[in-house]
Amino acid sequence: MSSKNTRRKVQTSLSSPEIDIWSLDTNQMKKLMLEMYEELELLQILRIDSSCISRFLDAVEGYYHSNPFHNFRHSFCVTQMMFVMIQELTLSKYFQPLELAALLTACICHDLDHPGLNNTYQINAKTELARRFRDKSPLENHHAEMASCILDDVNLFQHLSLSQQKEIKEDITFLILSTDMSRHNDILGQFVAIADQFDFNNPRHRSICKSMLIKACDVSNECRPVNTSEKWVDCLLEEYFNQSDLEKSSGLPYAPHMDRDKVTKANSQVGFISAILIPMFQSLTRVFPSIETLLLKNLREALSHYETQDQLKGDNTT
Ligand SMILES: Nc1nc2c(ncn2[C@@H]2O[C@H](COP(=O)(O)O)[C@@H](O)[C@H]2O)c(=O)[nH]1
Ligand SMILES: [Zn+2]
Repeated sequence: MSSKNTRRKVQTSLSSPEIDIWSLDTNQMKKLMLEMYEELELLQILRIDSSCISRFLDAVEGYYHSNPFHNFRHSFCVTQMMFVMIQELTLSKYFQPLELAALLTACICHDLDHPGLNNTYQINAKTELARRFRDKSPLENHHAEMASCILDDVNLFQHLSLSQQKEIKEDITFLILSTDMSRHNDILGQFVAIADQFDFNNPRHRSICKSMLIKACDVSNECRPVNTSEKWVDCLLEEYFNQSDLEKSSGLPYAPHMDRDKVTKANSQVGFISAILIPMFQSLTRVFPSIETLLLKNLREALSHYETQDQLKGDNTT
């Protein structure tokens, strides 16, 4: 296929969960991130110049480590899924351009400078990050702080009024902090409590909804076709196993779901999809019914794929 055709194919799939995210190199991912802001007319509306946003994307990319999972491609996937949601759920009908820009920018920045070792490690190993943030979401606080520094450095929102700059920066910090999975039950519970009488005119409802949206995008790999998502599980388990190996050799506690002697791809995904993903995406369908066909369909297929694998494994060992 000619490069022109490939490009057209990528463009048409930018708002689809079916996009082939593994075929993209770093420069293509940055270009597509820029296109998302352009498509939503955010550069024009918020008067962001393209050289400024390119400097922002270069800086962000430079701060992502080459971890197996928490790397720049993960940032791209989370951001692209947010773009899918914005387009397919017509979120611009409900949210202001400033809020859409905060959602996209928070996704891009949400795991900045991630060291590949999670909050539990940071706290148990008494790292500098854990000390600095007194064991409260050390990683997410750090990602948010990094985002704020980069945004100030490149002055991305320089043409907004001071109060708008304050508002968008606070929104980005709030959204990044929402991605701490230790807050999952709390945030999901708040959303479930309001879902059936959801009111877009209520600022609290809007905030909870935005937290849910970024959380959903952050863990949305299994909403993509299985042949795309399966590779992410290998990446995640590689990062988990590296961490638990380090914890074992350092005499620190380690979680069973990260232990190479206990975890398989299938049992990890059956648990995560059924306990976390399906309830979360199902709750979102109460406000956005089209999530059922857009994302839940792939999730259910992934669940049945991993249940079959898990079953076969069980049969082979008995
Ligand atoms: N077992 C699985 N765990 C997953 C998967 N996708 C995400 N996750 C976990 O959630 C957090 C998300 O937060 P992040 O901001 O750190 O990216 C991640 O660290 C994993 O622990 C999955 O498909 N399976
Ligand atoms: Zn993430």
